[in-house]
Amino acid sequence: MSPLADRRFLKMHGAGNAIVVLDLRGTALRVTAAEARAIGADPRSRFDQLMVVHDPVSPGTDAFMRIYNTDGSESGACGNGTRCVAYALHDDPAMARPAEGGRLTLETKAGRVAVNRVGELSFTVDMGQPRLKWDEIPLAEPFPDTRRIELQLGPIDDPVLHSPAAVSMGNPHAIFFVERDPDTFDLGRIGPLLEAHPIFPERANISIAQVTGRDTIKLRVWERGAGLTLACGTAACATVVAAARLRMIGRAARVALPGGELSIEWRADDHVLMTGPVFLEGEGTFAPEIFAGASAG
Ligand SMILES: N[C@H](CCC[C@H](N)C(=O)O)C(=O)O
Repeated sequence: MSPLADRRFLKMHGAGNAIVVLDLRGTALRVTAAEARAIGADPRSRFDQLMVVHDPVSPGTDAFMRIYNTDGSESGACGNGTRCVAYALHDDPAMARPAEGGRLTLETKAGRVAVNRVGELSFTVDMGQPRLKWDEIPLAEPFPDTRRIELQLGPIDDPVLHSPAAVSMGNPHAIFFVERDPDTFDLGRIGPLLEAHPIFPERANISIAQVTGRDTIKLRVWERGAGLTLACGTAACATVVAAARLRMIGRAARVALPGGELSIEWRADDHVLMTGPVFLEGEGTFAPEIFAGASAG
């Protein structure tokens, strides 16, 4: 029997990105990949990402977060999920920590992010600095210029997609900029081919982006380990950084995703700020039987 049986969770979303929040502070428990997959497979706790809140590891931080995709893989960053955790640590009766002002500092395996509340259901996350070198993304071979790497899909003389930008926000992203509406691409078919391409040793989140104005972008994302999602915060951040590096926009943009809009700014100090909504759908407890085939952590 999994020690997660009967534990409480929050069902939330950030701009449509399905998030489950689980509080394991005060325990030594660690969610296994199989337990994460089991939680995501149950309709009551279906998620794109499972955000597990642990006791802080480093001084000056409020909590440590482990982030799981639907397939059980772990990520170093999740922008939408981070906003949902911040909401829970502010407002959830069982999770809220003593009020110590609005700023929260959360840590993941990729580093620290700071979160400020800007509205009852809106938060700004300082996602930290983008990683732009080929071996930081990471990519499988050296590319001195990651603004456009040699990767294409489709016939050599008429590729469907080509020359993506590569950026890490603590997780790997490839962004294909296109002239026409991103909805006209079959990302459900293209995504898995590119996610697992050997150029990405840790796989990658795959984005198709259309710059629609000096500070507006339309974005569609196939997420590593989760597939097509209604929004991806780190992809929105990576796309604004990539577009700015290519001089397609300034340093800030409103990013339109199927589930909603995120405001991104790549600040002059190299930090990327993401502002967006959160929504609490409800709460529940994990039914013991969902873990029947999962090994415990
Ligand atoms: N699938 C991503 C993690 C979640 C990213 C996304 N949901 C976000 O809001 O940043 C990865 O494995 O890198």
